[in-house]
Amino acid sequence: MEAADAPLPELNQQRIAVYLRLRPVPRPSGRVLTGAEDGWVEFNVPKDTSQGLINNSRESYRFAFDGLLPPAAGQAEVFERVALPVLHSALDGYNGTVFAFGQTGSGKTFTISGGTERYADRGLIPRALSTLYSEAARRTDHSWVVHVSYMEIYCESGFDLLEPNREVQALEDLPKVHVLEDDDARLHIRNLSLHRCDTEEQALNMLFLGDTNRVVAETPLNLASSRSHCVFTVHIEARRAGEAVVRRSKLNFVDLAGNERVVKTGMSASMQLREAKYINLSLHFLEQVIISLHEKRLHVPYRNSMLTQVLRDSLGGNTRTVMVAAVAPESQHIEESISTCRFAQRVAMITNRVTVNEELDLEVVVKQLKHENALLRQELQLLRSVEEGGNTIDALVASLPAPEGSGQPGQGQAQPMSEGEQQALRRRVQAYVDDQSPDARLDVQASMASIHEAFAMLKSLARGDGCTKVGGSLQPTTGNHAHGLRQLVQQQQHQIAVLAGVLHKQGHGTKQQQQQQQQAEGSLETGGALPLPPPLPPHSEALVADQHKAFEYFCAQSPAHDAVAERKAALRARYDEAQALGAAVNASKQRIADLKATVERRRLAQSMAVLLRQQAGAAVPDGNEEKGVYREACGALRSIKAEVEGMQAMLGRARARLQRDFQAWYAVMSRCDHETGTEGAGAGAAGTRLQQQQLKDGEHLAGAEFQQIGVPAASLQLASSQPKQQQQEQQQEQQQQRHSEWTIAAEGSNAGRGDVALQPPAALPSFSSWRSAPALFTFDQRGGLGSAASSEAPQSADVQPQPAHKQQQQQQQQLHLQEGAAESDPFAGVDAEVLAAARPLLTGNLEADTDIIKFYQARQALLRTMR
Ligand SMILES: Nc1ncnc2c1ncn2[C@@H]1O[C@H](COP(=O)(O)OP(=O)(O)OP(=O)(O)O)[C@@H](O)[C@H]1O
Repeated sequence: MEAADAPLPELNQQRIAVYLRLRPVPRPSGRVLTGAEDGWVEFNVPKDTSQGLINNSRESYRFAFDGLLPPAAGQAEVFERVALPVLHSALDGYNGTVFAFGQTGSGKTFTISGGTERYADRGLIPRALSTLYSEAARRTDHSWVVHVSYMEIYCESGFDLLEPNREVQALEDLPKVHVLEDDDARLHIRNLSLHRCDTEEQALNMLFLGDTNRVVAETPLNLASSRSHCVFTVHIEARRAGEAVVRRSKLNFVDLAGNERVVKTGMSASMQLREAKYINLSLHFLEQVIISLHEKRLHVPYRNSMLTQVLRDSLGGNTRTVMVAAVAPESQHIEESISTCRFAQRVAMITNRVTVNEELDLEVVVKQLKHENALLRQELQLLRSVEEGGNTIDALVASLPAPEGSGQPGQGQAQPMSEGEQQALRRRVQAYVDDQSPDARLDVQASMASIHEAFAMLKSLARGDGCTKVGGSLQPTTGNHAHGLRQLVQQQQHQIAVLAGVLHKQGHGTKQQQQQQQQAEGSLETGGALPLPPPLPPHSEALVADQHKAFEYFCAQSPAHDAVAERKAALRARYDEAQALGAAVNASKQRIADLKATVERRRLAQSMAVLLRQQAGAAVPDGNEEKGVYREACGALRSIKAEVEGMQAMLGRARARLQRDFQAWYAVMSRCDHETGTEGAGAGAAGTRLQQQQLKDGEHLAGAEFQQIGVPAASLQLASSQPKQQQQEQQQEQQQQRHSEWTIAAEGSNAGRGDVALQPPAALPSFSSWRSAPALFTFDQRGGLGSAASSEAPQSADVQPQPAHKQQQQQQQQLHLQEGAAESDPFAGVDAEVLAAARPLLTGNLEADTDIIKFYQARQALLRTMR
């Protein structure tokens, strides 16, 4: 069994337990042998032949430990074997120290604080904190207070690492800590802050803060982790409930400096010397202390260094101490490893006297004594009263002095408790019940009345009576029935008033209910309209003791109860009514939902039937008006289409005939001209020549165009005989004229676009001419064909038509000037869909084309409606 796990020996003498931890290294030396189970390590060092073949140097060094932690040992195992027993002792009131000693880089910091890369690498401190708080939570018979402190010792100066309010950039930024010794040789660490941590999280935050400050303060001149010592201390205070004894223990985790790398760092020679001196000195003094303790010398040189002062209790004092000797089992470190093990062997010889740190908390003792004194005084007062007034409780009650501060006379008749006294007592009882402390006392002030009252209150609480705790505070009980019941009735009345108000708002309130409401409101407002509570019957103690019975009695006696019953009945009736109405509404809602579903189903069925009939080729019965209109329109379209086609055929025939006639005429004329010669041509021949010449001048009118236009030759003559400029002017004039021809006939002063009807000119232009006309055809609001005024078109209703003869003249001219002038589309305003459908049928006859457009617009409107 390991020394650390052994029960505390007699007189609590305990040897410092020493563990060897081997750090995992890439190339472990074969010269380092270990016996993990037995806890030994052996270093085999070959003789140095340079000093001669014959020398007495040892080749093998073997050391025994309380336990050996091999490279494979995880942090959890190290904690359980090394620190957990010490922590349990600390919780029991014993001081504890775990310190790591070893060469630089051997794993001291890793053991004490842990690695930073993985959660599993948490070291002894965070694991100890975690266990501490969980253990404290488990040991509920004690109350626990935990403080932490964290200090660093560097070059014989102490620094407080837990400085939350300062920005730390160098070690000097941290508060300096001093170690002092009082006359009783007790150590005091001055200026070291203690931080209360009620949770594990708070404690870990402190550890993190200290570690951060330690790293931040680290400079090339101060590689803190290597050349400074750090002490993290957990101060534990445990107090058993109701006891004045307090146990205070300290648990130290010490990460000592290494001393090997001083010469290897890039610091100045003077600094190296100073550091090496301090570190070596402090470690040297540590060793001196250990040797002194080992040899049981009378004087132990603790005062030689700050480190040994701080560790005084841990080394030979009242502390359960464990040391972890850390070594890196590599060939190049064998010498230092042997040195570490030698140091550990000496430490292992030190015996500490460990006692539990229990002390009386004087503050608590004084408090307890004062309380005891008060109780005794009360008891005395009570006994005196009994002696003076007789032996019966009635006499006692009659003779008891009034409670302090009540202002009542101390002797004479028994006084009932006033409202103020009852409230004061209620508060005390409430505080007593709420106080979690086992030391809590209820002071009833030696009055029988208050004792009775307090007991009644407690009883009610214990029974869980609803009326005793309202809104989290204690309410009056048996000693104050009237008050409690009055409040109860008031509450009910208030509820009734609110409900009656709701019903009234809904228009269902009857006159009687309104009166009731008014009464209730009135009584609430006045707060005193209720009848007084009935008097108590003789021998009322039993009644008073049982609150339920008391309430029944009160109800039976009180007229207020009848009023409550009546209102309850009225309310019940309204509730029933409301319930019935609610049910009716729900039923109606359900019926509507059913009907909707039925209608939906039928519509679906109808749609399906129509679809099926359509698929089967059957005639779909047409029941609605729109469909009729559509059919009619379709018929009309068909007939119009036929008519248009007929007209187009006629037109074609007429054109062909015209062309044929023209050619015949032209041939005759040409022949005549040729046969008769120039002299004898006369006026007719000259005219013909002139015409031909003019035709040549006109150029743009070829024979084929005549066919297309289908106009008489006379007209052609007229058109082509005009000079170009004149033609253009004429075209412009005609265009303007057309605007006025398609005038707007206002149907009233308020005529809007939807009320405008298009009036065609007296004589229709050709198809190409009205293609170029600016008047646009649109579908007006009534579904008729309207005129959408273009930018050029007159928009006011006062535009008057041209005189008829002028119109006619211009129309005739217009007929012959169309093709070259007409470029814009007169259908630009007509719906594209309508135009696309109608365009193949357009004839050039405005009347016919207007009808066609109208039809297609009507058809489109109809289709839209049907969609
Ligand atoms: N048991 C271990 N397992 C894994 N890594 C370890 C172990 N021991 C030490 N190390 C690693 O070795 C390196 C040096 O360890 P550490 O800093 O603890 O040494 P140290 O003895 O505290 O050195 P110093 O005296 O310079 O502070 C660290 O990176 C650490 O993570």
